[in-house]
Amino acid sequence: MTDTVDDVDLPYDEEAASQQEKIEALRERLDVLEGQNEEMRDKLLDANAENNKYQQKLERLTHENKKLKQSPLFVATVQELTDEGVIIKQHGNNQEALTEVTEEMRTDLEPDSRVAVNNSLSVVKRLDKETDVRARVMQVDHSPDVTYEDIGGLETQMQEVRETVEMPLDRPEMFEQVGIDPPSGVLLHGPPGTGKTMLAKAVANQTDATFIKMAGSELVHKFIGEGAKLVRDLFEVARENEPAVLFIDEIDAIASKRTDSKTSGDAEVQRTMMQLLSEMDGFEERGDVRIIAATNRFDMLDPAILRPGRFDRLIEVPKPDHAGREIIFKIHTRNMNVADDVDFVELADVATDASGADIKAICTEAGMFAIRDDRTEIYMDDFVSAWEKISAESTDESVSRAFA
Ligand SMILES: Nc1ncnc2c1ncn2[C@@H]1O[C@H](COP(=O)(O)OP(=O)(O)OP(=O)(O)O)[C@@H](O)[C@H]1O
Repeated sequence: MTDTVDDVDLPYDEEAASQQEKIEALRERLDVLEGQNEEMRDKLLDANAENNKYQQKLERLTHENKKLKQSPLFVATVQELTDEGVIIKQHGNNQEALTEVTEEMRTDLEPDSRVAVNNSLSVVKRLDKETDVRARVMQVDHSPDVTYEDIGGLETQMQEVRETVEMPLDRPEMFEQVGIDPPSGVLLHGPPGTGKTMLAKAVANQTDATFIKMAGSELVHKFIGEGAKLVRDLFEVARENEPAVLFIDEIDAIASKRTDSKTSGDAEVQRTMMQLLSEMDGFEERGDVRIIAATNRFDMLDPAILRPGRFDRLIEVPKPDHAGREIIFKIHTRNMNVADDVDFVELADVATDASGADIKAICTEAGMFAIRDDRTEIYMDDFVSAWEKISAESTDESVSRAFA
């Protein structure tokens, strides 16, 4: 390009060629150059056209990309980063898929990352660590207000829970001196509304521990694909809040006997349970975290969960007996304006099959009867009517459940 006239290789012999020959030669050279110029111009035009085409394609793709990011995206969790691509599992339908991601995006991903994927399952972006999922399944109570005095008719159960949960938190040296490991987990089992949650809350209160509750059913049914991760998160939250009482309600939802079905939902539950077992087996590192689980379906539990070192204290929390019912009536009427004719022994006689939760409901309902009657004092009749109403409602419920 920097050629000057001096450098140009002339198409004739400077000494020998006549003027005419020089002109001829130059004309020929000019023709060639013009031809080449023409050719170059054509190429330039082609390149320009090509450039325009790519420019348009770029604009279209940018637009599509923008649209893809705007249209609803699906949430998935990264399972594995492989040479062939990234394996993701979609939330909701629980299906796994192999998808490709850009190098740039790949460096940002790791197993368990939550990502947003588009219709064709391409990863569009990584989502922030989701603290609200934790919040939705976990209830963290730094100072639960239930005390042992609020619980009626469960003296032996209370004693056992205190020994297994309270002692290791309060006096760990006792176990060291005696030379035994403290029991790791306590499993409370019994019908609904008998005070299992109350026991766990009261022990957390007594030991100034944080009470962390999670329901097994929510884990596997609400957040499909996240169960195992949530179990890990749960133990992490417990460790962050030591001393803590970790209460896993409805543990049967994640730890029931395996059925033969091999559905993906089943595999998901299985994975969640495996994670729970492995967290429990890592007991040494759990420090000041005690685990209490509860179930209404003891018969359904997978024996793996009951192996020594896991839930090795099984405590039955039954419906209250006569004396228990009487105490529970007294507890729930402590702050009520009860008339002198109210006889708790007789109430305990009447409400034969009531659970603690039923008794609480009877007391509230009795108060409502008084209010409806424009009274501030609650009579024996109010309690009896309340029991009739509540037992009829629960019969209706069980009838409709049986026909559902
Ligand atoms: N033994 C009890 N003494 C006093 N109140 C009780 C007792 N059992 C249950 N209650 C009342 O019933 C309510 C529900 O009890 P709780 O949540 O502890 O039952 P649960 O056994 O955990 O039930 P579920 O299995 O349905 O989770 C309590 O808040 C309390 O008012």
